[in-house]
Amino acid sequence: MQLSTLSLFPFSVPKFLHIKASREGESRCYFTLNQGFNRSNKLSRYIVTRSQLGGTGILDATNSLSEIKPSPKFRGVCFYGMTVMAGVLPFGILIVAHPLALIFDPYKTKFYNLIPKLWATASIAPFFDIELEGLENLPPQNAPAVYVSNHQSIIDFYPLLTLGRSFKFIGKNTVFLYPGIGWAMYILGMIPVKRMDIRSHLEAVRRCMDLVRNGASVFFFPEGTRSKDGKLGDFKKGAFTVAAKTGVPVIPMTLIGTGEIMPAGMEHVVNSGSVKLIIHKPIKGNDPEILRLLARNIILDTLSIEAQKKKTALISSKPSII
Ligand SMILES: CCCCCCCCCCCCCCCC(=O)OC[C@@H](O)COP(=O)(O)O
Repeated sequence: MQLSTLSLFPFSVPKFLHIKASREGESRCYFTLNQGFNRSNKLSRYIVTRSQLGGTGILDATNSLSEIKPSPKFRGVCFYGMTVMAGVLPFGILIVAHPLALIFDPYKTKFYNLIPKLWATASIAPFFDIELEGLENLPPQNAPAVYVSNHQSIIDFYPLLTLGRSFKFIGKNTVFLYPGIGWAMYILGMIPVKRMDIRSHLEAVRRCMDLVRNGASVFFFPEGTRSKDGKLGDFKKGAFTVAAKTGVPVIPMTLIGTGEIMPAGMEHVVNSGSVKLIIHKPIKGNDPEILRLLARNIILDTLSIEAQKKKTALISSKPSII
């Protein structure tokens, strides 16, 4: 028997290592998740020959090396590498274009609207898919609106940026200090808010109203922080005050899946999975409290419907004995 292909597995253990490799009917080397490696001769613990595996007649035995799944931590490192690399050129363009945007389009900054979209798309494309639902509910590109969504992960803004809308995010003031991304947020005219500082909150609402009245759109995560357990938190009223006082619509959005890909507190991992972004019908009104409750209920209902769908899909995908 030839040792045709040697495999080294520094990250995760592929399924085909769970089987026995044998020669002339003799047990040589096998691995199980529960028992670890068992050796009965000199074969190295990290070496398995594919020619040996191919002849075992077990379904998994012919799995190709392409099925090796990198670990979430490794995917995390690749994700950050990708987003930094993809950001170099867009960041340069932003810096060059900034003075022109300030002169010709200081509020909407539509001038470099495409840049965040391209950057976000390139950053996430190798790692997860996005399913968009309700695109028809998006108001026209140049119609000002207040966008709100649930918040589960620091990667939430990537799917949102792929919509190619020039909304200004309202962000924690410390986020603006992050190299690259924070500076880009500052250049793009996004709005910092200092936690537990009522003056900063009022100033942010004032700035948002100014932007909206000048034709720009703003984006709030009205929970104000990421959900740690996937449950939707209470909504703060700032976003809805802006909409009620300026008369622009609120566009609620539900983000599903980001919390599983990069959970809050686990920013070093990128799990596999997919993201769904649902854009709901605009809601309008002059009572911020009603808008707040309505938007939260829409998102809450959607989260529970989607969770139920996922559960049903999981149950029906399980093999059953007839
Ligand atoms: C490099 C060129 C790229 C140009 C595009 C840059 C656009 C970046 C948009 C980023 C938007 C970020 C919005 C942040 C909102 C925010 O600040 O949410 C707070 C949470 O997360 C953290 O709160 P917590 O869960 O309490 O830690």
